[in-house]
Amino acid sequence: MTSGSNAGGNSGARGRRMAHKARGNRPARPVEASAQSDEAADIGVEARIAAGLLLNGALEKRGGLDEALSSPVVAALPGPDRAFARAVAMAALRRLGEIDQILDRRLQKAPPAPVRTLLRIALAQTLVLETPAFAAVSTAVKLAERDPKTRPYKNLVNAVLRGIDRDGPGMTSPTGNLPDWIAARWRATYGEAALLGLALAGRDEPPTDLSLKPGTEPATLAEGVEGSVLPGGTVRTARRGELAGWPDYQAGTWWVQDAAAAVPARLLEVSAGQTVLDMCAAPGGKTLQLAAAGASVVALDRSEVRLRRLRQNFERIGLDAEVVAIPAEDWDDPRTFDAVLLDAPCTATGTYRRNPEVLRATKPSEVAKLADVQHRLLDVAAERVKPGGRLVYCVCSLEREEGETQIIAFLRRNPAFRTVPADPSRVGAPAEALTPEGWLRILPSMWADRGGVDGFFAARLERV
Ligand SMILES: C[S@@+](CC[C@H](N)C(=O)[O-])C[C@H]1O[C@@H](n2cnc3c(N)ncnc32)[C@H](O)[C@@H]1O
Repeated sequence: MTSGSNAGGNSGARGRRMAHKARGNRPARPVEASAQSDEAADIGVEARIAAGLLLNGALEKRGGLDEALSSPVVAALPGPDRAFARAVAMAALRRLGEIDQILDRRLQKAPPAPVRTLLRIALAQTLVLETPAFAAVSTAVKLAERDPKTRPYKNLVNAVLRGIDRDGPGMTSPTGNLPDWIAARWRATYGEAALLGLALAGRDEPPTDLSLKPGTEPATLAEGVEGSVLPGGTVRTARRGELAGWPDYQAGTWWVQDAAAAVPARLLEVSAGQTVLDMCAAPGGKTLQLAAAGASVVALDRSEVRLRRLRQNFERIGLDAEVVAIPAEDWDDPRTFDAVLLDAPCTATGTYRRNPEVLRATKPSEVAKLADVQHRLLDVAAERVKPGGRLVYCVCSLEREEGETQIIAFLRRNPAFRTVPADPSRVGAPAEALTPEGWLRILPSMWADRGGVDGFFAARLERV
């Protein structure tokens, strides 16, 4: 399907603005001749090199972005330059398909990979981050000059980028931003129209969502961060930058958690004094919700490193939980619980708004591999539920094998359990997320007018 790169919601308006700018609202200027452009370019050359490293790291493998972030070239940059490099790489990842469509129309044959990287980085700046074209082009040409592999292509880089600036980017298809195998899967699962919505949901950096400790007034915090209150009480803001400088950060009255990620713990409906097992707890966003509701929480996770973040979060927020670093299946403890939350390890394909690298990092074979792990953990979770107790299973994946299919198979294996249908309005989920079975299938394209949500599947079960 082909549609304007400008289609859809806020991102569309922004895209239109950028495309218009790129077409040259202002008089054409000799790109390399301006003193101003030279200065801008000098400041940013190292940051742009870092952006290329981050982009390629993310495209290479799972964890590649983190590896590149801690590489000497990136780590040595001053904080603002590192943040800029990251923002450029993220913008390029979010719109990679569209950027390549624009480039491929200009290129008679595929350029060497380092040249394509330069071009991708430059377009991410001009088309997404609104960097003036003269600065982005000038830096790209300087970068091309620095490396013997790209030097022969210096004039090509200049001509391609100036041509796009002069003529505009042209029409692009946002679904091209999704890897082919993901697009094919989501088309088969959710349909063609939904696929476009899913692609549009990933084009721009999402807002930041905050979950609140009970006793904190959402409207007051929303005013402090110039945000709004979503159904369910999550505060949403377009604010960026160091969280430590945000209102009441030190007071520990809120933590960052996507609005959809806050739904599963609400679905568990725990009350003060109840015992709860959070089986895959780190870094602890949902554990905080459960503890904040007054429950007595045991938090398990196999990763000690991730649990360190959970402990830091609990300290800042001033809450308490029993924390055990162990694979849940090895936990040799006789206790059963009023409620169990299984936020299972998954492909995380629903989180591509915030982590665009996830779609590139996930390989098709991982879906089946993780489905096996989820199957096993669900059976372990079931054994921990008291008679009459509740079990919420959730994953931030859009793959049916990790969501609906797991619960269908689990209910067949465990006749002692049944679904307790969710009420989206009680748990702050979009109404259209409710499935005929009473589960929640939250898609990133939902609440598009509010800035979208992460993709989640959640089901509430009860041991009868
Ligand atoms: C989706 S994340 C959990 C996110 C967390 N619930 C939150 O809201 O912040 C999945 C977690 O499962 C953990 N994990 C994976 N296999 C596990 C196992 N067998 N037992 C316990 N934890 C496991 C991972 O270390 C990871 O932290």
